[in-house]
Amino acid sequence: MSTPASPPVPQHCPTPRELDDLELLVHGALAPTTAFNEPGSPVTLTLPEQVNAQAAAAGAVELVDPEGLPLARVSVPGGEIETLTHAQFGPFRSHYLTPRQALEQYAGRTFVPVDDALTRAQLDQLAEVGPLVLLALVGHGTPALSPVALLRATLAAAGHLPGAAVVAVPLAAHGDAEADHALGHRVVANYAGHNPVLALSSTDDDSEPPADIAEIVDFDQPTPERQGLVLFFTGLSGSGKSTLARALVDRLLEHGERTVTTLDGDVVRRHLSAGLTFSKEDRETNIRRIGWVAAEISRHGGVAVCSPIAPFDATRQDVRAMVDEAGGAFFLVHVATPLEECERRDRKGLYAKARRGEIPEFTGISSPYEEPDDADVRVDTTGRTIDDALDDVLVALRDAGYLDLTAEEPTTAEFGGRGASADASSGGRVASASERIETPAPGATPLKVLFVCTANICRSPFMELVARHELGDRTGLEFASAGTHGFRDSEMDPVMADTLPGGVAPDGFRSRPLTAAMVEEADLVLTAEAAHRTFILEDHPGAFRKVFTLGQFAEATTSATGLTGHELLAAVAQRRGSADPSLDVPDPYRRGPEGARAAADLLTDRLRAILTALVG
Ligand SMILES: Nc1ncnc2c1ncn2[C@@H]1O[C@H](COP(=O)(O)OS(=O)(=O)O)[C@@H](OP(=O)(O)O)[C@H]1O
Ligand SMILES: Nc1ncnc2c1ncn2[C@@H]1O[C@H](COP(=O)(O)OP(=O)(O)O)[C@@H](O)[C@H]1O
Repeated sequence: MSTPASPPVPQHCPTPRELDDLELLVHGALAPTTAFNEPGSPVTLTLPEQVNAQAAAAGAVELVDPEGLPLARVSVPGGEIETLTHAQFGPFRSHYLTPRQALEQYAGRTFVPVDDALTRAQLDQLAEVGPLVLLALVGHGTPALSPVALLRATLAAAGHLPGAAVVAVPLAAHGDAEADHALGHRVVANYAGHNPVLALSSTDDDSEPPADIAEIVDFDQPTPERQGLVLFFTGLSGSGKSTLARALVDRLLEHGERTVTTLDGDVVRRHLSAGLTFSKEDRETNIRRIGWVAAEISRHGGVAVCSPIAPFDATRQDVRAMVDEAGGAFFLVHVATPLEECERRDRKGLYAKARRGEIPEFTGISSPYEEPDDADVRVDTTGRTIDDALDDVLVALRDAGYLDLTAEEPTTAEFGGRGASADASSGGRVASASERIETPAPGATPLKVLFVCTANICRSPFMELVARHELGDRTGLEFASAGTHGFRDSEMDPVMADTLPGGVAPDGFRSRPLTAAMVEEADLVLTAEAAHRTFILEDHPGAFRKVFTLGQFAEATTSATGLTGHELLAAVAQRRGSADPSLDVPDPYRRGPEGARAAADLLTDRLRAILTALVG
C-alpha cells in the first residue's frame, strides 16, 4: 500500500521588512536569535491565512524573493530556517557581508554604525580614528534616507576617509523604537566582534554633508516640485471624478513642468483591467493595478491622476502604501457629491438601470461605497461650477505644499498688450507660455477647422456646410467634419438637412469616422458636446490647446476681442473656460423636426459668434 503523498509546501513572498530579517537571520547577524517568531522577538514572519493553513499541513513554508527565487524553507510552527539560496540581486550586493566575512576581512578595525548621511563634522571626527568599517544600516524603513541612498551616501563618505570599508547591513525598522534599538546593538556587536565600536556624536546642527553626499541626499529627497505625486479621486459614479480630474490635468499640462499620466476608471477598465467585473474582488484587483502603475509613475517623479470609484477603504490604503513605498506623495480627493445628486445627473443612464435591477452590484445602490476619512480634500460638486469645485482641489494641493496651480492661467503677450493684467511673479511664465504657441501670421496658412459630433450625420455636417456657406474659402478658413463613432459614407440625416439655410445643399456630403490624422491636421477642433471633447483628449491629450466644445469656444472668444485667426486660437488656448456640458448642443438624431430645429438654432448662433471672431 502506498503512503499518502504529503501536502505540498506553499511558497510565499514576505514583506520587505521580513526579507531583511531573513537575511540577517541566515547571516547569523541576529545571534543568538536564529529563527522567526521567537517569544518576545520583533523578528516575526506573518503568513496570510490560507498560506498559513497550507504551511501548517505541510510543516513548512518556502520563502521566495519578489521574483520567485526560493530563498529559505521555514518550519511551521517553529520558525526555524533552512537556507536555500542567498540573495543575489540588489544594488551594491557585494557590500552585503555576513558578520563572519566582515570579521575575517576587517579584523582590527573600528566599526562605525551609520544610519544617516555623514556631515563634515562627523567625517572630521572619523578622520582621526584610524582604519574603519562603516556599517551602513540600510534595512527597510530607514528613517533618514532610502536604503540605497544611505548606502550610496556611506560609500561617498568612505571616499573622504582613506582606506575605510563599507559593509551593508539590512537592519529593518519594526515600528518599536526600544526593541529596534536593542536589536541594532546586537547586530552591530555581532559584526564588530572584539573590535572597537565607535558611536558617532549626534550631528552638529551647523554641520552639513559635503557636496557629493548632499547631492545624493537631494536626489533621494526631492523637493515637493520634483517628488512623484499621485492625485487620486474617489467617489460615486457621476460624482464628478473624471470631470475634475480632466480639468486638473489641463491645468497641469498648462503649467508644463510635470509629466502627467491619466488613469481614469472607465479608461482603465477598457485597457489595463479589461475583463474584470464589479465584484468586490475584481474591484480590488482593478484598484491595486491602478495603484501599482501610479506608484511606478511616482517613483520616477511623474504625476498620476487617477479617477476610479475605489469604493473600499482597505484598497485605497493599499494604494497609499504602494505610493509611499515608491517615494511618491499620495493625495486623496473625495468627490463627495451625494448619491441623490449623482442619480439625478445619471449621465450614463446607469442608475436607472441599477434601480431596475439590470446592473447587479452597482455602487451606491446595491454595492457599498466606504467614505474615506483620510481624504486630503472633500468636494461636493452639487450646484457648483466645475471651475469652482476644482478650485477647492487646487487650494488644498497648494496648501499641502505639493503644487501651486491656483494662479490665473498665464496670459499671452498679445493679451497683455491689450491691457490684461499679468503680475510680476508670473512674468517668466508669460514668456514661456506664449513661446510654446505657434502663431503664424494671419493669412499665411489656411486655418483648418474640424467639427466633431457622434455620427457625423446631424450636427457636425450642419456646422461644416453652414460655415462654408457663410464664409467660403476666401477668408483663409477650411472646414471639415467627422464623428467620434461615425459611419463611413452616410448621407446627412434628412430631418437635420431640412434645417439647412436656403442655398446650402447636403448633396455631396458623406459622413466619416474621426481619425488621429484628422485631429493632428486640424488647427481647431470644435465638438458639439463635452463628451466628444473628452473622447478626443483621451487619445490625444496633447491636443488640449485646440480641442473645444462649440459653446466653450464661443464663450472664450467673447473675452478675446480684437484678435482673429491663429492669434485668436493662441489666445483662447491660453485662457479658455471649462467645457461645461451645459453649453453642449444636444443630439437631435431621431428627435423629430423640432429637435432638429432647436439644434440648428443653437448651432447657428454659436457658429456665427465664432466665425465673426475668427475673421474679425
Ligand atoms: N456595477 C457597477 N458599479 C459601479 N460602476 C459601474 C458598474 N457597472 C459599470 N460601471 C461603470 O464603471 C465605472 C466605474 O469603474 P471603476 O473602475 O471606477 O470602479 S471600481 O473602482 O473598480 O469600483 C463607472 O464609471 P464612472 O461613472 O466614471 O465612475 C460606471 O460607468
Ligand atoms: N462642479 C462640478 N464638478 C464636476 N462635475 C460636475 C459639476 N457640476 C456638474 N457636473 C457634471 O456631473 C457629471 C460628472 O460626471 P463624471 O465626471 O463622468 O463623473 P464620474 O467620473 O465621477 O462618474 C458631468 O456631467 C459633469 O458635467
